[in-house]
Amino acid sequence: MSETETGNDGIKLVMAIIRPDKLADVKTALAEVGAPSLTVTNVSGRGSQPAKKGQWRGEEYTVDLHQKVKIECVVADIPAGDVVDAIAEAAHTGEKGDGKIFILPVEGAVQVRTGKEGSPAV
Ligand SMILES: Nc1ncnc2c1ncn2[C@@H]1O[C@H](COP(=O)(O)OP(=O)(O)O)[C@@H](O)[C@H]1O
Repeated sequence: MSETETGNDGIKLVMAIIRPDKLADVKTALAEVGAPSLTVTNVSGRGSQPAKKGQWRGEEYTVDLHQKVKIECVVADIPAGDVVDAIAEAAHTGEKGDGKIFILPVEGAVQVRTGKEGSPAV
């Protein structure tokens, strides 16, 4: 992904919603592009992936929220586009439900241990 598409400079938050079983591959891909630091949250979400139908004691039920993993990766020293490409490739199956990647500007970052401001230390 080019810098024109991700915004040219500054600190970026790359937030991705992916399939839980793709997390290991995505972590490896992020480390390979030089962005090993991340936050991972278990979430549920809805998009184009069809709802699951089931039965419980003779009653039909529908689950339209699917288990997903949210990855948050703040970067400044490497292009956000490289991070996006790494996630998109590692998380891809081609089926509905693969997920989404969002790129947001970040106004600042502070490292708690040192008090250092600016670029997020990796
Ligand atoms: N517009 C959106 N805003 C926030 N999260 C979204 C949005 N679209 C999709 N998602 C998240 O991404 C997950 C996968 O999206 P989905 O549309 O099912 O996959 P695909 O894009 O592969 O068809 C959803 O379950 C949801 O968690």
